[in-house]
Amino acid sequence: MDHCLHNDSNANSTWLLPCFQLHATVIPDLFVTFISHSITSFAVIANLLSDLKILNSELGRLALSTALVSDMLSTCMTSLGTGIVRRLYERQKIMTNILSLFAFFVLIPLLFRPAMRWIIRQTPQGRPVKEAYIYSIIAMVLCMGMLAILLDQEFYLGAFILGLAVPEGAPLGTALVKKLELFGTWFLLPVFVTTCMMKADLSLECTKLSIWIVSSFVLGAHLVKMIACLVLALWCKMSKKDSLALAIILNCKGVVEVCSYNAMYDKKCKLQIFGANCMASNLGPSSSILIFNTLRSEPYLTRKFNDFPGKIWGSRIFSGITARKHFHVKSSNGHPLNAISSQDGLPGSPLAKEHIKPQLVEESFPVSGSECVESNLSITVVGASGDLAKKKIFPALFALYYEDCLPENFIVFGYARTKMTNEDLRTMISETLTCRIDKRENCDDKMAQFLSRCFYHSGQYNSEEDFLKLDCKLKEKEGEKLSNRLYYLSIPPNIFVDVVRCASMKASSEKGWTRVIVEKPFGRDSESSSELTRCLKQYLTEDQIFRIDHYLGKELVENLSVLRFSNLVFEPLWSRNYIRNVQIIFSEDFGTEGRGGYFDHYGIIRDIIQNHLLQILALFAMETPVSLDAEDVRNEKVKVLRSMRPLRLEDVVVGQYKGHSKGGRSYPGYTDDSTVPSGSLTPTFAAAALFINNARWDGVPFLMKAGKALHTKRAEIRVQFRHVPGNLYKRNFGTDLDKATNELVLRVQPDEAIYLKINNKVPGLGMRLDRSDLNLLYRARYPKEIPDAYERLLLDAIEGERRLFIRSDELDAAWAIFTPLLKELENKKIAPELYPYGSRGPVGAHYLAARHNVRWGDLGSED
Ligand SMILES: NC(=O)C1=CN([C@@H]2O[C@H](COP(=O)(O)OP(=O)(O)OC[C@H]3O[C@@H](n4cnc5c(N)ncnc54)[C@H](OP(=O)(O)O)[C@@H]3O)[C@@H](O)[C@H]2O)C=CC1
Ligand SMILES: O=C1O[C@H](COP(=O)(O)O)[C@@H](O)[C@H](O)[C@H]1O
Repeated sequence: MDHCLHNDSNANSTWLLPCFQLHATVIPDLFVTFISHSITSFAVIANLLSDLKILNSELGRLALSTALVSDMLSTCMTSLGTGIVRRLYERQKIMTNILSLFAFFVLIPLLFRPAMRWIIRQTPQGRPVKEAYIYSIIAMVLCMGMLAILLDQEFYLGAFILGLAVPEGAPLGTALVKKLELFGTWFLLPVFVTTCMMKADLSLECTKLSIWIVSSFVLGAHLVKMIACLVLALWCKMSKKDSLALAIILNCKGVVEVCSYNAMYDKKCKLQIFGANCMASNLGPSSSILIFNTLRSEPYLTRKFNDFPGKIWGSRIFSGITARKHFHVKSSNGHPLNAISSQDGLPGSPLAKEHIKPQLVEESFPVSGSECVESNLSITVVGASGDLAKKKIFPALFALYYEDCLPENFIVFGYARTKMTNEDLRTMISETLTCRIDKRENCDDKMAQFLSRCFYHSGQYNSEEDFLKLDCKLKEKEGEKLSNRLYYLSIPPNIFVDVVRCASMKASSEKGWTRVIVEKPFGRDSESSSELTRCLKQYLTEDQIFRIDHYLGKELVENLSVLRFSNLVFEPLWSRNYIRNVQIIFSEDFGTEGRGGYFDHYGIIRDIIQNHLLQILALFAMETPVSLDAEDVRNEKVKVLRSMRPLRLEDVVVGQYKGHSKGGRSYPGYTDDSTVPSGSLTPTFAAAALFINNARWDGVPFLMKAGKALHTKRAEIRVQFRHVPGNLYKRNFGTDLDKATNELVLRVQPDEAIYLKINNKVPGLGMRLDRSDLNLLYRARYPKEIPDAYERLLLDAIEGERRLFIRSDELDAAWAIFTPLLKELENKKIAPELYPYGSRGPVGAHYLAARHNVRWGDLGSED
């Protein structure tokens, strides 16, 4: 029997194509193959883009929207088309078909989207969505499947559209994905694919002839689609390479397609070429991933295709990834562990030599704005004349530019009241720009190129008119391109809301995103912080607000989680069972010089402890997050903060530095600063003992110490472990057992290092013990300069990665710990203990530690 014949076919109906031994009933199947391979599947494209990690690139977004529109149209057309062509339906049935399509495409989003939003509103921020809601939605997905079958539509149609109605991200989208992913992807999908392939009787398609015919129909369909995509993209003035990339992506078929073939096979069509279709579908994404990843990672091809696929995503994604390989700093994807390659960036590594061709600077904007999907990034530094902008923000932006981490089309605007020209701004910031020590080449050119993209606009912070003028200037530079706008509020907090109001009303992006980085302090206490959040949220959504704490961008603070969660030797020790106390220490060897006015209003607790040190504590003590996604990490941080008991007066020591003369030089006291009111009681030093009331940390003191005008500049985390029970070598340590306990130190700055103090035997006869450091000194291990915290955070904000920014509920929890104490200190007018400028701080800090059986680790002679 000819295997290519239908098993159940009537032998009389056998119709042989001239010369081809192919059964006539296969012909409609071939058309079905042709049509189904011409259709673009949204789900497949979405998964493919996500695997390629370009979902959020311009190209990714374009491909995704194209796939969505195409998928919807083709679903309608094939549904109606098959009905009409096959004359299976009477007129009434065609009407039912049209109405059911309308119901699916219009009514589901109209009804369910608001319902989903309602569920989100019912969910307190940072809390998970109630299980009852999740299960109701899952039940609804199943109902939709049944409804679709009843209405004679594809069974997945309702569920697919319901999926589109779910608002993306946390809390609902993420929760649903989590619930469904395990069951769907790891159980149902493999079972489904296996059963499908078991149904496929490849022997029916086994003749050479049938294989050739099926393959040419499949290839033909893809060729037509490829040409159509290319022509349309080129017509839209996309570059050739971008058009090609888009066409390859849109041509992918995947496992989801197998659903349709399976449905056709089961229902009516008895597709004889079912197996061939299934296989052709699965080959698409794998080969695309292969092509793209080869192009991205192969050094030769990287040079050859260094702008592949060109301007659309070249700067944002492609060079970003390459830059990531250079010094693996971009943890913005939330998966830094994936990026680890211990040798990346070390001398001799091929990646260290790999460079993306520097982008040429376009002095004049707009750049012949013809590329219809090209986007622009406009960064406006509000408070550009200030200290932080000069010292940190502009240099960080330049460093990102220098490392090719900024999109090709970016501009930087400075905004402040001070009257300045573009040239004045450029002169001002050029004084603080530096090139990386390990990468000096083209430094001057790069600076000149960067400066040519910097502009200035002078205006009042509360003037909508001035922001409207800024908007005009921005538009003039941005041209026709889609523009994303990032505002950095480097200004005193009392004008945050004015600026946000004016910027959001008059100068936010019309088509792209608008994000605002807000500098600390976020209020002075719980009430003012909530009020600030409330006011900001009148103009911005939480997703647009990026509350920055630059300590979260520091290399060692980022490494804290890596150290803990990816080393078996540490995680099991990370609890009250082995850790005796944790110390988080910050000291500066200078006073409030120049910032006394600001500082006096806040004091050291609000300036350093409530934010920088507490953030480190939260990262240190949190439970293992579900994933490295921003919401998962921030959820865990909030839990720790909410488990902490509010600080009491007896848990705190406050100090203030006083004038001091040393070596013929005199150092001013805090109140000698002309911007500080005389007799001020504002603490410039504070030490505190904090406790976390949960199972992991019950009873473990977390000691914090922060001070200005101390003997040294340092920030570190010290973890002191318990004594070894029944230590065999006890007598070799003398009476001071504390000296024999292990201590893990993460030196955040300066001279980043992680070292573990251990006990070892001094070599030689006899048994003398010594203490040594197992030392990871960054400067010795990694010759590359470590990027500044502001670089990482700015890049994250540009990429929309929120993991290192503070969510509003985190902020509330943080203020709840400190507000009662701060009020008590102020109400009772507690006088700070004076300590000399350049000393180790007030002795009260030692008594505080001693009360909790702790000795400050930074004062040991070994350090
Ligand atoms: N400097 C630092 O090291 C750090 C600063 N921060 C925070 O960053 C923000 C900016 O810091 P920094 O640059 O030091 O601040 P500045 O005091 O230098 O202020 C920045 C700019 O804001 C404008 N400005 C200052 N005071 C007022 C006022 N009362 N009313 C209106 N405008 C004013 C000035 O510009 P113009 O007069 O031209 O309009 C000034 O150049 C602050 O919120 C600060 O707390 C956070 C961490 C570290
Ligand atoms: O936020 C602040 O931080 C700086 C210290 O930052 P660092 O990165 O230099 O350690 C501090 O001087 C300032 O008072 C405070 O507002």
